Amino acid sequence: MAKFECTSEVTAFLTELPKCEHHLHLEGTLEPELLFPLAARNGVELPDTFPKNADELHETYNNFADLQDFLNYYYIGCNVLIKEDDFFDLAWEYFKKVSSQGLKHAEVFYDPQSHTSRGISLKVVTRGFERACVKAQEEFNISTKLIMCLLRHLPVEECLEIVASAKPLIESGVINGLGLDSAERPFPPELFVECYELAKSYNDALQLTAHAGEEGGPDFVTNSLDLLGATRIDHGVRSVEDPELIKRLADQKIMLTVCPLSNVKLQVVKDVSELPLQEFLDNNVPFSINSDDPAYFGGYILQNYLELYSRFGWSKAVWEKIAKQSIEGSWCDAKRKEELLSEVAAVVSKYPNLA
Ligand SMILES: Nc1ncnc2[nH]cnc12
Ligand SMILES: [Zn+2]
Repeated sequence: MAKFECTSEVTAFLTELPKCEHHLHLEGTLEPELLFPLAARNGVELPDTFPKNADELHETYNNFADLQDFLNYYYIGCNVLIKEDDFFDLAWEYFKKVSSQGLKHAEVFYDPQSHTSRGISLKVVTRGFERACVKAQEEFNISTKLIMCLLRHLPVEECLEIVASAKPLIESGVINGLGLDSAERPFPPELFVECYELAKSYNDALQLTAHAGEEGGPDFVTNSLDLLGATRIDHGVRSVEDPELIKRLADQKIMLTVCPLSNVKLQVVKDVSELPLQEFLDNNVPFSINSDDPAYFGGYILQNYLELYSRFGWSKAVWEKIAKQSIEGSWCDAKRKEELLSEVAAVVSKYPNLA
């Protein structure tokens, strides 16, 4: 259903356009080609019904019925990650891939409870991911922030425990943000108020976000803002159902971290063209474009940009606006934002003939 052709000039422009990714689950970058070798390396037995090789697994990933169907595979995938080097290797593979896609700044999620529940320490997981982040800065000049997410399908007491055990990592600024993910609908944001308050009490600079408005309605978005103190929202596409909320997001510059390919693969929309992104642009609701779980959804960040171009055919000026708002909505400091904004200006002026 592509309406607009991604010419070589458009592709070059969108590749070079400086990008910030704010909605990327590191565990969601586990490609089948790494999953099977890690399972073998660590002696992890996969369920009998699990696909037997990378090709079969890719095929399975083409047919998710919904978020829960995907999550069932995602959590099985997590089981092959055991050692600090596994976490490092996983994240490093991601940074290597996106370093050639114009990615400049990444605020990445991870799910500590999907590992600590298997006896792997929070320190091992975090250290592996942190090492990859440091290397991404050194080798690719990609700046990063680490965001730990709470699994909302687990009991709140367990979520409080993982927050408490993360205290030193939050205090020291190794963990920069707190998020909330997993099955959305039966687990509304109000259940997690105490978790967010506790985490924030460890470090006032901790940034807060939450998945909302992917499966859940606009009230999930509103309650994440009002009750959890989130300053941005992951997904949030169903905000469009509430005109007052749309006005609030625009007035308060609350960014939505949208994930086009994910929304198609998890049947939130049938096609990328159904996403309310033009409404967001017209109403000045800031959003960034992200890949969510790219190994599962068939594309990394650039593919998401190209997919949107092919459906919406936005002009260079619109892409400039999107690039700028995704920098403004980032949690990096003012100096880094200035650097990134001037990189955007340089790329925009490099393509004078692009409409
Ligand atoms: N898209 C998504 N929604 C909720 N939880 C997730 N965990 C990993 N990806 C997720
Ligand atoms: Zn997500």
